[in-house]
Amino acid sequence: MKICVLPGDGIGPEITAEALRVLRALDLSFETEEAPVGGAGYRASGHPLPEATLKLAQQSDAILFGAVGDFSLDTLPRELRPEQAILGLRKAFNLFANFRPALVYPELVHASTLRPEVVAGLDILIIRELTGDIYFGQPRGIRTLENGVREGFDTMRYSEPEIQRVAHVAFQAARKRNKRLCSVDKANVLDTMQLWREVVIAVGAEYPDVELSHIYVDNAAMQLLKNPKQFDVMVTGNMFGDILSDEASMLTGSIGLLPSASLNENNFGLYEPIHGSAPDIAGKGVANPLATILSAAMMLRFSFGLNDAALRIESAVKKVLAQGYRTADIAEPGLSTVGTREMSDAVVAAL
Ligand SMILES: NC(=O)c1ccc[n+]([C@@H]2O[C@H](COP(=O)([O-])OP(=O)(O)OC[C@H]3O[C@@H](n4cnc5c(N)ncnc54)[C@H](O)[C@@H]3O)[C@@H](O)[C@H]2O)c1
Ligand SMILES: CC(C)[C@H](C(=O)O)[C@@H](O)C(=O)O
Ligand SMILES: [Mg+2]
Repeated sequence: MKICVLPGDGIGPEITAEALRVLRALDLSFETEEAPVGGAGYRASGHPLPEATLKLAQQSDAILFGAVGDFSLDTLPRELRPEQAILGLRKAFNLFANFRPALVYPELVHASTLRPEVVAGLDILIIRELTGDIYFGQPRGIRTLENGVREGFDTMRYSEPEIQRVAHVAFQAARKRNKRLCSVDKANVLDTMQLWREVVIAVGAEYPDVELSHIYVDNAAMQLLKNPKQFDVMVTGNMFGDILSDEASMLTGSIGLLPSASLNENNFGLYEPIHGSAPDIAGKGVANPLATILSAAMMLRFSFGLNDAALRIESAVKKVLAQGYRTADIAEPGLSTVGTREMSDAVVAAL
């Protein structure tokens, strides 16, 4: 097993180092190699996704990714900004299926901003399409019109096969869970989303055992706060999935808890927390490492078929939460907190 480790920027290096420590505590045999990406890639070799980094990823069996983003590089042209690294990797490996599970741990019910009875026992899975939509649609740009007015424009687009393949992934995931799938779109306004709904319904004919429902994204955002337990598996496009998964993270208590897996048709995967480089807390040793540790567990499960090892990590995380370890983002007011390192130490000890 060769794991390509891409720490990135901000808290990225802090949290990937801890996830690696947890992986090493499992006594598995794997090889890791690290490379710069994002702002670190730009500083090292003038590009957010340096050629050598991409090559290393191509020669590996899976990618463990921290986060990219560096506000001091925001004035660079888009192609050179740190975020292009993660977008470039998703595109280069065709990682169209993004799994973003959101679980409410019993011990963290009170860390949620919602009432305990609204979130207790919540277990939802957002499947976000990751290589299409307004993120990649052409044409795009900033242009000056004849009257001298500048305008920015992006194109939302999805082809039928792109919708079909993510719909299949979502129906299959729903089949393994509670056989309920909710497709989130904006079919009332956008042609792209009208096609989305039509195609999801057509694919659904192959999964008569899965109950399919549809919801507009604005209502979905509201329902996630009103009654999130009505959902089980949700499938949606790239942009809506980005926003709804950040929202869903707060049902669980913190964005520092949510892992993700981004997979292609051959089950090659990139694993990363859903959060970003968190420049406001970078270098302070206070970031919650659990999202990255849980992403490593997803890597063991999806890329290496090591379900037992993945479960061991997930149980260790549950145990440390039950033992009362809290980073600042999930702490209740007035109670003591631990830093990034101590939280990971506790996970390693629990293992
Ligand atoms: N996949 C990625 O690499 C990725 C994802 C999202 C954002 N970004 C980038 O990250 C940079 C910062 O973006 P942002 O501030 O909008 O979002 P962010 O997710 O980095 O941070 C949002 C808030 O959540 C907090 N937070 C995030 N992760 C945390 C953790 N593990 N523990 C505790 N608190 C945590 C941060 O301190 C901040 O207050 C930007 O450059 C953005 O483009 C990258
Ligand atoms: C950094 C950015 C490109 C990325 C996205 O929008 O997909 C991030 O927000 C995420 O959720 O992984
Ligand atoms: Mg996001």
